[in-house]
Amino acid sequence: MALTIGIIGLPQSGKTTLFNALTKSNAPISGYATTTVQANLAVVPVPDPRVDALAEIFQPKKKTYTTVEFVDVAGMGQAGAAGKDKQEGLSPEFLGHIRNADALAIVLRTFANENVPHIYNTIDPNRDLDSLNAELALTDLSTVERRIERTKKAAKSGDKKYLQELELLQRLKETLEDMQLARTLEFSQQDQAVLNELFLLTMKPRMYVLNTSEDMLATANELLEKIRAGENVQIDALQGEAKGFAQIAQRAREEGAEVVAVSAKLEAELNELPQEEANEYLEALGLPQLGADRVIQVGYRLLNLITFLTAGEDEVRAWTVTRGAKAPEAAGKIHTDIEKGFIRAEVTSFDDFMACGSFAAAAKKGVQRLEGRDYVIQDGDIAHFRFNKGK
Ligand SMILES: Nc1ncnc2c1ncn2[C@@H]1O[C@H](COP(=O)(O)OP(=O)(O)OP(=O)(O)O)[C@@H](O)[C@H]1O
Ligand SMILES: [Mg+2]
Repeated sequence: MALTIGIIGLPQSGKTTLFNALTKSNAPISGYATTTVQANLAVVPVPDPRVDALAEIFQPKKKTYTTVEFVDVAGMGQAGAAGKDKQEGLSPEFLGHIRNADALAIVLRTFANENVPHIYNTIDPNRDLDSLNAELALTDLSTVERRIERTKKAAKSGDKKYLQELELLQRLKETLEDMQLARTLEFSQQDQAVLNELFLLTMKPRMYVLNTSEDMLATANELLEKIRAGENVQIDALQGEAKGFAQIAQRAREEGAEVVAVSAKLEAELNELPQEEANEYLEALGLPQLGADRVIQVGYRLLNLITFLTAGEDEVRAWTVTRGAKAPEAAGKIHTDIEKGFIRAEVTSFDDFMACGSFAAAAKKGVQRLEGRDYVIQDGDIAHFRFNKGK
């Protein structure tokens, strides 16, 4: 089962265009809010240069990447735009899709396009993010308030567990009332159990996707890189789209969130071209990699997953495990029999393998390790499992 990343944002910020760029599909878009009524869902492969490099060496019959699922939903801010009472938070259909997402990709429009109206009339991603956060916080607030009612009743018995829960809920309530994200708080392990039941939207790991004008993508990448590296950027001296990039990058840095720039329209269009032509076009724009691929890779990282690899002449394949998983659990991803009969794992890190060029050379050089049941799988491990078939 693939984990899911929910694509959210204001109406007409380019969510469906991004979805199409990510999934190389063709969901309908338009310049009218709101085009997306039914959610679009797709499972997409996670680009992984390690799989490509191993496939060059092994020339396998098959090459398999890990996957993530993206879900594209209607624009937020509808309640406000339709003149309804905004205090309610988000609609139930919308919530149904987004509550179950494991992480959020928040699309922020920076692109200029006079054919596409903006619900607030001007381009200002920083304001848009405040507005989205407020809507998410309000939705969480009503979840927390409902839970407080329930817990108060239960706490009457004097049970310590419920008193502690109430304390947590109060803390959440205050934070959300200030329009702050629940994820800015610190939680104990006990809190975690309650949080797991609440599915708060402002707890979800998040990335910001700046949807840029075509000719501003290179500028965006440069600025994001500088701010990520902690260089001093005079944000107030910047103008137009560039200012928006820097503001969001700065926020992301402070929050420990991820940020990626993509020109969704351009990339959705590039998908229509043959690979080679698309690559030439990217090169001409001075772009090393598709923004959509970065969105997928960063999204995968948000999910706290790591990748281990198996390599041979039949197949080179990337597999997903949660961070901290031990060798038998990883083996179980391949087949439950391999987990049941687990004996040992032969493990070579991707970098060591590439330095040696073959398993034989890796073994000779002593970088191929034999690991037991307690070994914690590392990202980029190339593993071969020995197991007892009879068990
Ligand atoms: N980077 C961009 N540059 C210029 N125009 C863009 C860009 N990205 C998207 N657009 C245009 O913006 C319009 C809205 O895009 P899209 O339908 O993807 O938005 P949406 O967020 O899914 O909207 P909705 O909330 O209505 O579902 C489309 O006309 C699309 O071509
Ligand atoms: Mg849409």
